[in-house]
Amino acid sequence: MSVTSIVVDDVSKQFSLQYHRTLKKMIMAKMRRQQISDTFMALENVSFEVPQGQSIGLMGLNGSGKSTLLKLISGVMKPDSGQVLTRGRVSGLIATGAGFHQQLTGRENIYMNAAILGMSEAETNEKFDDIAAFADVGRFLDTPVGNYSSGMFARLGFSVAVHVDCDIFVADEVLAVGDRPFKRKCIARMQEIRESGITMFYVSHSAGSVRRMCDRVIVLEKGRVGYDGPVDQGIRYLHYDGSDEGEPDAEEALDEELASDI
Ligand SMILES: Nc1ncnc2c1ncn2[C@@H]1O[C@H](COP(=O)(O)OP(=O)(O)OP(=O)(O)O)[C@@H](O)[C@H]1O
Repeated sequence: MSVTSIVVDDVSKQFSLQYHRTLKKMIMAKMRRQQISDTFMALENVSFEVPQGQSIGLMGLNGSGKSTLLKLISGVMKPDSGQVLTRGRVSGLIATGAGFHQQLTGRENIYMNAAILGMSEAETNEKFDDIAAFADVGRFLDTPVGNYSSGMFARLGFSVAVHVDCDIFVADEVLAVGDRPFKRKCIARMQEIRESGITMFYVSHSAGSVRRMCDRVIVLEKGRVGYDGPVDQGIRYLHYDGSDEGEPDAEEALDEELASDI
C-alpha cells in the first residue's frame, strides 16, 4: 500500500486587501465612510491527497492561488481553516532568490540558503562543489548576489534546492527564468528527483513540461479545485474558454520541443 505524502484537507486562505497605503488616507477614507479594506479568498475549501512519489502539476490562471497553496505545503504560511499535513522534509523553490542576502556572495548565500532548507554545514560542505557546478555562475560565485542577473539568481536558488535530501520537492515556475541550456538541466534534474521516489509538486503554465514530468494535474480556479485527474485531460481542461482549441499554440509547441529534446 502506498504511503500518503501530502494531505490538504478543506483548506481556506483569506487575504485582506488594503485600499489605502498611508494612515492619513485611511483615516480620511474612514471619515468619508468609504471602505478601507476588503477580504479576499485566495483558497477556498481545497482538498486532495498525494501518495508518496507522485508528481503533481499544479496549473491555473494567474492569481488562481497556486503559489499560495505551495506556500501552505512548504509550511511558510498557515491556512486560516482546514489542515495541511506533509510527511518528511520539504525542499524546493518557492520564489527565486527568496532567503538570499544581496550583500553576501554566491558562496555565502549557498551556505545560508542550505541552512534555511535544513542542511547541516557538513552536508553543505560535502555537496558544495555539486551545487556550485550546477549553478554554474563562474567567477561570480565569490561576488555579492546583488550584482547577479535575474537568471543567475534563479540558478543559484534552484541549485541549492535540488541538492537537499528531501521527501517532497515543491517548485514554482522554475523554468520561467533560466536560459535554454539551464531549463534543460532543470528538467533533467527534476526527472531524476521524480524517479527517485520523491513527491513532486510543480507549478507550471507550460503543458509540455507538465506532460513530461507529472503523473497528475490539479487545476485551481479562483482558489477552488476545478480539475484533479490525469495529465492529458487536465491540459485539455485548461482550454475551457475555447480560445485556443485544436492545435497547441506556439508556446506549447516550443515547450513540447524543449521537453522532447532532453
Ligand atoms: N500576501 C498577500 N496579500 C494579499 N493578497 C495576496 C497575497 N498573496 C497573494 N495574494 C492574492 O491571492 C491571489 C492568489 O495569488 P497566488 O500568487 O497564489 O496566485 P497564482 O495562481 O500563483 O498566480 P500566478 O500564476 O500569477 O503566479 C492573487 O489574487 C493575489 O493577489
